[in-house]
Amino acid sequence: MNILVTGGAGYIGSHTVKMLNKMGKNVVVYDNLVKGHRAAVKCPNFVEGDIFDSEKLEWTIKNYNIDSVVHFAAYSLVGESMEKPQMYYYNNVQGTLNLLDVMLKNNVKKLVFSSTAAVYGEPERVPITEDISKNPTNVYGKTKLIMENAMEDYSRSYGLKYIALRYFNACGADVEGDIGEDHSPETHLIPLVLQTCLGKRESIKIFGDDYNTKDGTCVRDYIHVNDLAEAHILALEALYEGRDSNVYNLGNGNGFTVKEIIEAAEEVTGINIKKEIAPRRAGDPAVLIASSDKIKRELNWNPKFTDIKKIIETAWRWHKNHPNGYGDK
Ligand SMILES: NC(=O)c1ccc[n+]([C@@H]2O[C@H](COP(=O)([O-])OP(=O)(O)OC[C@H]3O[C@@H](n4cnc5c(N)ncnc54)[C@H](O)[C@@H]3O)[C@@H](O)[C@H]2O)c1
Ligand SMILES: O=c1ccn([C@@H]2O[C@H](COP(=O)(O)OP(=O)(O)O[C@H]3O[C@H](CO)[C@@H](O)[C@H](O)[C@H]3O)[C@@H](O)[C@H]2O)c(=O)[nH]1
Repeated sequence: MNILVTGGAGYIGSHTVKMLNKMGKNVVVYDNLVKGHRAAVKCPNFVEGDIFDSEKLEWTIKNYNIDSVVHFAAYSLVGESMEKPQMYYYNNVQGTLNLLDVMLKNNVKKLVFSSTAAVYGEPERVPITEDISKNPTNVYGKTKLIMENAMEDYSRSYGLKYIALRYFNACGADVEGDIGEDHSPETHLIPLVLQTCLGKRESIKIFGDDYNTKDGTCVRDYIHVNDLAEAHILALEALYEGRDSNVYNLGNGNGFTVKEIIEAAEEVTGINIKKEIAPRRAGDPAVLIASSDKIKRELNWNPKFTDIKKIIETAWRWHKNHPNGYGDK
């Protein structure tokens, strides 16, 4: 396996790269560092490049004899995607189409793709299985669904073999403590809550408490980043075994409200967190909970972090020891 990881300097990418490298796989990270961090790359091979730079991509594929790609590089913020749709369609759709062009030109036909729970929109039922209808409520989810559809067509016409992994809410940090979540600006709930515990923020805003949920706040399914990393490795192995293209959800199957996450963080840290009720954030579905039975059954995926407090503990360790993240942004 010679694996190109786009976006491998980012949050989920860096955890996957670290795990692949530990397993002795040949990995090359390709990232423009717009959001990612050089210090997060825990493998010897790094190319600073953009997925729009066809020449550099082609050089990387040839130079490292690449035969598969794990494609994390994208923009991924629900709220931002509603304000800046152009930026999202450009990077996530046009950028990925460019990557696919270069891959096909160089006969690289195995791809693991970062998709998202956001493709479902307001789900017709929970837990969400892969087959329910997809009606994304935000631009970000639409860009990922467009690419899933394109890959399906490319698979049929050009022999592309892909596995799209629809992650629910990624969280936590590697237990060794050397990599973790560092987005700038940070917009994700758990790191914001923990930054509030560290005194880096006054309070945590709860976006809407009038949803039709048990306490009025949005419900999400939080999945540890290393459990996601393991799923990428299983997906790669499946592609190398010659399995067909497929799509899988990745979540824990448990839903937590925003208020429950804040309470869990208070218990883990022992710190009282100041909360404010704020308006709803555009594009947010009320409830997203995964059924991950399909990937458990077909690829033997078995998430290890099933307790939300244990997950938050791993994130807390990272944030306490790295209050300024990687310190490069
Ligand atoms: N974080 C989540 O909860 C979550 C959930 C579902 C899906 N996803 C998807 O997983 C992937 C990774 O998410 P993340 O949270 O690690 O994000 P991230 O922003 O930390 O990582 C993305 C990486 O891609 C790089 N990148 C972006 N555009 C690029 C370009 N044009 N060329 C080269 N590199 C580029 C960035 O510099 C960054 O290092 C994304 O595709 C995202 O849509 C994330
Ligand atoms: O300051 C904050 C930040 C978030 N939230 C809420 O907390 C929940 C989780 O929000 P966030 O951590 O921003 O994640 P999501 O918007 O759910 O999106 C994440 O999870 C999706 C899958 O479910 C992925 O596709 C996205 O890439 C990833 O950013 C949502 O209900 C938010 O409205 C707050 O109330 N206050």
